[in-house]
Amino acid sequence: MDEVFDVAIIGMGPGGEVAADRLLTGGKKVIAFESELIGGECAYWACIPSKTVLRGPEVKLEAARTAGVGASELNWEQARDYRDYMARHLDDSAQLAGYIQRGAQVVRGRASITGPGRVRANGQEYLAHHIIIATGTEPVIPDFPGAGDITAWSNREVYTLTELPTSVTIVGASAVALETASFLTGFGVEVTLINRSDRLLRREEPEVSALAEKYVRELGVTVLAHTSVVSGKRGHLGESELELSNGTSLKVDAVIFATGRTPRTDGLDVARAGATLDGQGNVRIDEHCWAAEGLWAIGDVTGVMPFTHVAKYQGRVVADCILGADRIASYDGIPRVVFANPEIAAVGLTREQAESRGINAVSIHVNLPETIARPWTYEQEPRGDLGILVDRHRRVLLGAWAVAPLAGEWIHQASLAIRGALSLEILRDSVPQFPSYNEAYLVALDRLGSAEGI
Ligand SMILES: Cc1cc2nc3c(=O)[nH]c(=O)nc-3n(C[C@H](O)[C@H](O)[C@H](O)COP(=O)(O)OP(=O)(O)OC[C@H]3O[C@@H](n4cnc5c(N)ncnc54)[C@H](O)[C@@H]3O)c2cc1C
Ligand SMILES: NC(=O)c1ccc[n+]([C@@H]2O[C@H](COP(=O)([O-])OP(=O)(O)OC[C@H]3O[C@@H](n4cnc5c(N)ncnc54)[C@H](O)[C@@H]3O)[C@@H](O)[C@H]2O)c1
Repeated sequence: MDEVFDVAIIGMGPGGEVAADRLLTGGKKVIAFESELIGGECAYWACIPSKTVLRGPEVKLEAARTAGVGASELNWEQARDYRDYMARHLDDSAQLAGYIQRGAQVVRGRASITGPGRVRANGQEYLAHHIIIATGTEPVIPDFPGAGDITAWSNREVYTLTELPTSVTIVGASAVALETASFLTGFGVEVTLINRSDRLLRREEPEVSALAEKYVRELGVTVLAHTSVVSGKRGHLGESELELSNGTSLKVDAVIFATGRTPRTDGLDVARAGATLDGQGNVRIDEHCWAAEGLWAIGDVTGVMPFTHVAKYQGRVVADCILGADRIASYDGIPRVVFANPEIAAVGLTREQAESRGINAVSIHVNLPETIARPWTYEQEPRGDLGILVDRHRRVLLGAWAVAPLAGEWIHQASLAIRGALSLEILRDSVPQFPSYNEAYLVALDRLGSAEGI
C-alpha cells in the first residue's frame, strides 16, 4: 500500500518552513517539496541579503550624523562576503539534513497537485491527508520594445552581485526600489529611480511618500516622477540605454526591475484539489488559511500581505489548525517596514482606507525633534516624524506611521495597540522609557486630544 503522509508542504520558504517545524514538533509525518532552496526567496535573494548589505551604509550615515564620530569607510568586498555567509552561499544542505534528521521526507523538485491529497514531483505521486501550498511569488518584469537587449536585473541579480555597477536605473517606487536604491547609492553607485506615478510608496499616507522621497534624494538618488520606460537598446560600449516617457534618455550599466511580484501557481494545478485563484492568481483562502478540503495556503501565494512575518504567521495558524486547534488569522496591526534610511514603518489603516470603510477617523502628525529628546541624543542632525490615526467613536488606534531611525522597532507599540484594540485611556496611561522614540506616541495622543477633544 502507498505510504500516506499527514501533511505535504509545497514550497519551503519562510511560510513552509515554519509550518513544517511546528507540524514536526507536533508529531506529524511531513513530506516537503522544494524546487530550489529550502529557505525560499527571503533567505537567499530578498530579506536576508538585502538587510545585510543595507547595514553598512546605514552605519556610515549614522556615524556622519553623530557628534564625535569620525568618518567611516565602506568595504564592498567585506560586506559582500558577509552577505554571502548570511545567504548560506546559496547552499541549503544543512537545512535539508536538519529536516531529514527530524524525520521529514524532503523531495527536491517542482511539485504539482494531481487531486485531493495527491502531489506529484519528479514523476512520482505522493499521498497526504493535508496539502499546504507555500510557493511564494516571482518578480514581474515589464515588457517594452528592446527589453530583451538591455541588462535587466530582478532582486536575484541585485542581491547576489559580486562587483558593483557604476550606474543603475531602478524601475518601481515601492519597498524593493527604495531599499535597493538605499543600498546601492550607499556603496557609491549612481542611482536613478523611475516612478510611473506621482509619489513613492503609493499605498501609504501621502506624508510618508513625501518623507521617503526627501530622504532618498538626500542619499543622492535621482527620482523621476510620472516617468516610464518607452524602449531600451544596447549601447556601443555595452551599456543599457533607456528612452523615457519624459523625452529624455539614460545610459546605465543595468536596469533593475522593482515592479512587483506575481504568485507562483503556474503548473501547480490547485483546482485539482478544489482550490480557486482570484483575479491576480492568488490562492483564495478563508480566515483559517483553508483553501479546500484538506488543502491550505500560506504566504505570498495567498496575496494577503506579502511579507515574511505574515508567511510565518500563516504557517503557525495552519499548523495549529492541522494539529487540532480552531485558529483564525487576524491581520490587524501587522507592521510594514521599508528599511530605507531612516526606516519607514507603517501599521493598520491609512486615512483613505478608514474613510472608505465609513469610519470617523482623526489623525495627527508630529515632528519628533520638535517634541521629544531621543532624536537629539541619537543624532546631531535629528530626524523623525510620526503620524497616528484614531477612531473617534471607538477611541482606539486605527493606524500609525513613522519615518525615523529605528522606526521598524518602535512601530510595534502601535501594532500591539491596534491588535489589542487598546483604548486611548490605556495608551495615554502607559509609560514609555525616557528618552526613547516611543515617547512620541504620548505626544501625538495628547496633541490629538487637544485638537480634536478626544
Ligand atoms: C528584495 C526583497 C526584499 C524583501 N525584504 C523583506 C523584508 O525585509 N521583510 C519581509 O517581511 N519581507 C520581505 N520581502 C518579502 C518576502 O521575501 C516574502 O514575503 C517571503 O519570502 C514570502 O515567503 P513564502 O514562504 O510565501 O514564499 P517564498 O519565500 O517565495 O518561498 C516559496 C518557496 O516555494 C518554492 N516553490 C515554488 N513553487 C514550487 C513548486 N511547484 N514545487 C516546489 N517548490 C516550489 C520556491 O522555490 C521557494 O523556495 C522581500 C522581498 C523582496 C523581493
Ligand atoms: N522590508 C520589507 O518588508 C520588504 C522589502 C522589499 C520587498 N518587500 C515585499 O516584496 C514585494 C515586492 O516589492 P516591490 O517593491 O517589487 O513591489 P510592489 O508591488 O510593492 O511595488 C511595485 C512598484 O513597481 C511599480 N510598477 C509596477 N509595474 C510597473 C511598470 N510596468 N512600470 C513601471 N513601474 C511599475 C509600481 O507602481 C510600484 O511602485 C512586496 O510585496 C513587498 O511588500 C518587503
